[in-house]
Amino acid sequence: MKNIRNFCIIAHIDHGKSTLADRLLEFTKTISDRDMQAQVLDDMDLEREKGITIKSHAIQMNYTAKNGEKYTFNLIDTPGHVDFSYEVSRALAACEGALLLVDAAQGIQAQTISNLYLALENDLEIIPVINKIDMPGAMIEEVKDQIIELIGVKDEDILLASGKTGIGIEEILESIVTRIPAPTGSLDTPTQALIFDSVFNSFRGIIAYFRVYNGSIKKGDKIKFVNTGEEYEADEVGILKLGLEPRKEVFAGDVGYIITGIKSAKEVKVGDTITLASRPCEEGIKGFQEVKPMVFAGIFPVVTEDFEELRDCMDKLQLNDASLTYELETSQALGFGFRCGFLGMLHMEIIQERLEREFNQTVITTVPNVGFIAHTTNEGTVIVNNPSEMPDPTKLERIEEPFIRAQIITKPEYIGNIMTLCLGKRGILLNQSYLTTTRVELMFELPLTEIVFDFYDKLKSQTRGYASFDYSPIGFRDSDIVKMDILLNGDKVDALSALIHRSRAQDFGRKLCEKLKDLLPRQQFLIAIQAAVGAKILARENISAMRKDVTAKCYGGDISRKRKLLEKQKEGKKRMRQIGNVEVPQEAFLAVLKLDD
Ligand SMILES: Nc1nc2c(ncn2[C@@H]2O[C@H](COP(=O)(O)OP(=O)(O)OP(=O)(O)O)[C@@H](O)[C@H]2O)c(=O)[nH]1
Repeated sequence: MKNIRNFCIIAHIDHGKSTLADRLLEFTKTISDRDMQAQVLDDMDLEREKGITIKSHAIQMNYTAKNGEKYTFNLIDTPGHVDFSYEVSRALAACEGALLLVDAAQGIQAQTISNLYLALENDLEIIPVINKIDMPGAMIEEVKDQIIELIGVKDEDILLASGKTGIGIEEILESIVTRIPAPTGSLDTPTQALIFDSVFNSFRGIIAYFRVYNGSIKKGDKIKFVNTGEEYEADEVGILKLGLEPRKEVFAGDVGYIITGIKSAKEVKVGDTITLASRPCEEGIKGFQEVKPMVFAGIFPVVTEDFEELRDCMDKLQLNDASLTYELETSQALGFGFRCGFLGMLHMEIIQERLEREFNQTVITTVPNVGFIAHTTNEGTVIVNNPSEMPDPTKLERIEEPFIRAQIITKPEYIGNIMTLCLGKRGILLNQSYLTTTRVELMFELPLTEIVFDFYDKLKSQTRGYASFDYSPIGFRDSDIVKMDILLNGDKVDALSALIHRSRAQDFGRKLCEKLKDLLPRQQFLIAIQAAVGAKILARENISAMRKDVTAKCYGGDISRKRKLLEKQKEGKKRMRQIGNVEVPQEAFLAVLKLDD
């Protein structure tokens, strides 16, 4: 155990984590040049395209240090986005140390700090590394000052590196040996292994990744999950190299995997503890949480007949993504579909894309909302994850909405814009502090629902991209939330309803009607778009009637152009839904996300 080092790399998004990880793998010859594929650790297509690490993975390296001893390193990769911060925290709990990577040109950003806090909570030894020092814009001294101020390390403890050119890689490996402690734990104590991630394999079922704290797990052992209480047999255990490497037994200090024949990700909870059924540990490793969805939206097939197929795909998708929840939803406008719960907006986007790419589904996603808690006079407490579940206002005692603590790091010149943005979103400023003369940290309390709608885009445009943002939930508070309905020619379109704070309803309704006016195609009759809370109409727009003939512009001449146009129109139809007699395109369902100020 004394020659094992378990560590992870924490960084703000795009600060070069995957590139640096590749260099470490290359240097330790964990992968041959021939196998060297850019960013081995990001093995999902989507991850590569979106350029972000979604799921954490682990890989073992062997390193012979300058002191002549051989070491086993387990590098645990962590996701970089706030939606997945619980997974980050569990991955960190499996380590003794962390490389804190900071981009030399960008300096410390919001996730640098939030990940650092998570690492400190888990008592990790932090090795600060300034990365990308090859960049022309590298501000090494300034970033050093930021780091010293943030964690109180000495100048000489900060390493300089470039994942691109390979500078500093050996020094990092040596520091892992000398600065990160070896795992503690004992072989004689009852087995405790922390599950920090799981993946779904269509042949083998769920593969759970764990870190053994005490005891050991052998192939064939009867194991037990402490928090769910379920028992299974260990069909296979092993360690993680470039692929899975089976072993007869894995021991305290090791990072490994287990296959038990479980077919659904739901049964294996990240954060749970594995022990032996024959000699169970007294309690699980602390920090276990049930992950709760934060954002809800409906997903409907574009063609109603495709519902059963969509159900099949949702089932399959959930097998490998336990954080996705869904239940049946019926909408008057869209028919049968699913009310889905996501960890955040990015997670929602990922699920929608996976449905389309991996499962070949064309779906309509409806207005996302957060979950509210309603206290009623007749039904007690009701969870409202869907505008249709909003109790009748006459039965509503009070309603609570979720709040977050937001941390924004920016340049001083953008403080004004950010204040205007956050206060306009019902935010409360908690604190403002200068990290350095050119970098300021703002803390706000904000309603989560205001973040769901277009907050990131606004923040980006208000700061020209010079702001980083992170948040954590802080619980529910009383609030005046109302349901706003959209009517098309007098008919309520349930799939366009939104839950919103009363003070914002008027303005929101007006903008939404304007936006819908742009998005709905003209038809051969007048379309009235109205926004209403209860019986009260807040806004109205009209789309005047038009005879629609897309080929009219072609002057009867060019036939191929005409065909192209018709085909284009057909394409456009793909994501349209007929509601009453009005055609509504997909963009209209998500119009609330793109309202201008
Ligand atoms: N010049 C320079 N560019 C680098 C270096 N390391 C990474 N990059 C570039 O920075 C970008 C982000 O690098 P990644 O390694 O994907 O960043 P990451 O931190 O893994 O990103 P996430 O997984 O999304 O958190 C890529 O375009 C890299 O080519 C470096 O040392 N020098």
